[in-house]
Amino acid sequence: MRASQKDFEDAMNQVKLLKKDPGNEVKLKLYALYKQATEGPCNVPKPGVFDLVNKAKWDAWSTLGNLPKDSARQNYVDLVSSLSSSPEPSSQVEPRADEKPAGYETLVVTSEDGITKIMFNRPTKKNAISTRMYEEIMLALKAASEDKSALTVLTGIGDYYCSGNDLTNFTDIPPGGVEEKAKSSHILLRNFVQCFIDFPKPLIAVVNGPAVGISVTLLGLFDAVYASDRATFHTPFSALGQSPEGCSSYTFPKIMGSAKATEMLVFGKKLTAGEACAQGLVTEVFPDSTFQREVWTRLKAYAKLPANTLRVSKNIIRSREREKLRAVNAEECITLEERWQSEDCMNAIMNFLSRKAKL
Ligand SMILES: CCCCC/C=C/C(=O)SCCNC(=O)CCNC(=O)[C@H](O)C(C)(C)COP(=O)(O)OP(=O)(O)OC[C@H]1O[C@@H](n2cnc3c(N)ncnc32)[C@H](O)[C@@H]1OP(=O)(O)O
Repeated sequence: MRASQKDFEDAMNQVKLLKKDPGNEVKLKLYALYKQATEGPCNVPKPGVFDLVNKAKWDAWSTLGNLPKDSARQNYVDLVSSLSSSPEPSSQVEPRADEKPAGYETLVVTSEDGITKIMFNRPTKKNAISTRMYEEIMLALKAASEDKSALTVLTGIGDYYCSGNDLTNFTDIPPGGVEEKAKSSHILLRNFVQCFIDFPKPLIAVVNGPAVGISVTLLGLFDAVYASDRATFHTPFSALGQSPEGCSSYTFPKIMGSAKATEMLVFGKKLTAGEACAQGLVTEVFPDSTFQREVWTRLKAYAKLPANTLRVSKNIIRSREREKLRAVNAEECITLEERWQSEDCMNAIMNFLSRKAKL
């Protein structure tokens, strides 16, 4: 039986009572179905490329094409009902007794076999790191640092490991203008990188596909990096009018020597997984066909080692460098705050957005 007008109105009221924010993608879907059910197909003019919120709403509504009003109403009611019956709509994994309920919008976090796995979960955006995702990664790392697991792993859902900073973060300009945005981004970045510098247990990257920007630079702060042979490593900072972060201005020359670090960080040379391994950034490369099986078998074995001892040994290695890394992080963020206000950077962001909008 088709949903009635009353079912539709009840569902609209239920949305207001949801205990958890269902996340932007679901909210856009709800918006689109509501508009389709009440007004029919989208025939209003497309908002401008920099009017990001209204453009996203318009895109979501238009993708419904000629879906009949009563089907849209039914889909809306079904979607709301699935949200109301699911206590953790954004988490794909049942939390175990020793986990705090996560409720992340941009991550999936699991904890089993002594391993806390933090998975980037924006596959349609190649796991680009939105402002919310920076915040959630910091929260997830804090929780992982306090839980009982021996190891913490970061990996990506979908075909990418991570495409770096979400370049649309720069379009959300506050009333204080670009200067205020650059200042707040400086603070966000410094705090974010600090979480990696200070993380107290072995931190492993399972690089399942291409990695870009900050997701590459941070690898210098991990304790081991396992990569699929499909992965690539790219830091196109100069093309973006930006400068190295994630302590890479210090860790990369130390890991691979200054000439190789310059090729990556200054000239933006993209490395294959094999090249990144030869240069010491990656611990080991596996064929993509056996990557997941081989890596998780190995990590499960490592996670059986005594967790406290792993912490102690990691700490003694990191303690030699911690103060230096903090100072490098602070300096890189000061330089970036200035870069973000430069013409080179603004032009690069505009170019990305224009390409995205196919202008
Ligand atoms: C506040 C702290 C700042 C920290 C400083 C950090 C700096 C960095 O990380 S610099 C590196 C920034 N990243 C990039 O420059 C990558 C930009 N993206 C790309 O070049 C490409 O999207 C790609 C090579 C990653 C993938 O290309 P392709 O396979 O052709 O896929 P699409 O381009 O169609 O991507 C699908 C979808 O995802 C969106 N997207 C991908 N990456 C980003 C990103 N970094 N920021 C924002 N959006 C991204 C892309 O725009 C597509 O979106 P739709 O058009 O809406 O489908």
